[in-house]
Amino acid sequence: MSAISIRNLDVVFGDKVSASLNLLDQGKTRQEIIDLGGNVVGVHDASIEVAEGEICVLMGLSGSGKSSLLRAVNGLNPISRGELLVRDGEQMVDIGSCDETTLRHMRTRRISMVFQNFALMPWLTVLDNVAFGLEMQGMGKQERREKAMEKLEMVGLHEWSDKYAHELSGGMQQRVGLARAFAMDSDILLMDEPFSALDPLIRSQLQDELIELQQRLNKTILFVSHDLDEALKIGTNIAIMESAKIIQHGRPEDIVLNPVNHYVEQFVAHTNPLNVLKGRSLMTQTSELERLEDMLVLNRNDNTCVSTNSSGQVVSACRQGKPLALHHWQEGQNISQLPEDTLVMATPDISMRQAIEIRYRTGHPVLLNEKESLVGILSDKDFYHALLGKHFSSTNASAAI
Ligand SMILES: Nc1ncnc2c1ncn2[C@@H]1O[C@H](COP(=O)(O)OP(=O)(O)OP(=O)(O)O)[C@@H](O)[C@H]1O
Repeated sequence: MSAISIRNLDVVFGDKVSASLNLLDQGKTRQEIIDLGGNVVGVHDASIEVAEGEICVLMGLSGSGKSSLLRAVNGLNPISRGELLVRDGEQMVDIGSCDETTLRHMRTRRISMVFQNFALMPWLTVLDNVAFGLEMQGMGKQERREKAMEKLEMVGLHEWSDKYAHELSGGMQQRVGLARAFAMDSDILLMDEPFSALDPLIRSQLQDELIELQQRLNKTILFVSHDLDEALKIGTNIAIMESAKIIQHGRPEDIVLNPVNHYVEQFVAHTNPLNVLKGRSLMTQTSELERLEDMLVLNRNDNTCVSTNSSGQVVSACRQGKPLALHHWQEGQNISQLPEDTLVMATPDISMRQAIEIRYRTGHPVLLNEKESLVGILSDKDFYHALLGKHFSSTNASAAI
């Protein structure tokens, strides 16, 4: 079920909206519209569904329209054309046409926002900052202080409740921002580059905490970032924006494997996709393996082979004619405790990072089994392709190595 449903949305800033929309319809670019005396187009023809409980990351270069789209969701930006619906219980509220009272209700009860610059009020204590939104909801003092304390505990800052913002580090202030947003109990969180002012280690910790909190509380989160690594880490889906348009929307692995154009490819080329890519997408399929008599060759250099039965199940393995042990690995099993010099079998959904760790530990390719039959292997060639970003073009992948 969608929490946010956006169809053909245009956001135009200024007083010449219909003239600017006409120019857009004539195919003029943003810059041409400005040159012709029109307004700035923040978002053009955006359509996206954000499901309940997902983290959708809006990604793109500076000025691509991410914040313009995000801020339209709680009515901070004009909806010049198109439809923007936000769930309120069983119904969807049309943010563009609802009355002031409904919009206020949506902002205080349904949608919370977390900003990049923390936006804490310096004259209030940490506790009162978290409780502030609850006061706006009309909650009594005792109740809101208890609730604020509970959320501060959730982000590990309950001992700092009496301090003021300037006494906290940037990472702590952003935790307060998160506690404040979660205290509102709204179903939807809008987060505008909330971690980009933080140093990398704190940023990574807060990303982990956000994922954990989201899993626990099942919020719908629309998150703006200009960092694809961050988007790949936290996003259920990623929408990539370029010049006010959403040019690609999909799962992290889809974006990494099939960038739609050079702009997206450039982002992908500068990320570390190992956590996102799955073995299945990069494996050498069983049918592509060389056969030697009735065995499949895994590594020609040291003559490592496996034999399978009629249903494709691996039954034995050998290297240079000597038997090699087989081991089933499952998610959660400690890779550093795997026996060395063993052929490990895993599921095709294994992440490339884990597969590389197994290869490093055992010294052998990783076998991928589905329903007990061998569907492919991950060997050094596949790992190099992942590391070098050769995976998004099968043509250059085979040419490269
Ligand atoms: N309130 C506004 N009034 C006029 N123009 C605006 C307004 N807000 C955004 N814009 C313009 O809309 C375009 C898109 O800006 P937006 O802030 O959405 O981009 P962004 O992708 O979020 O960029 P950044 O990563 O730098 O925050 C820019 O040209 C910007 O100047």
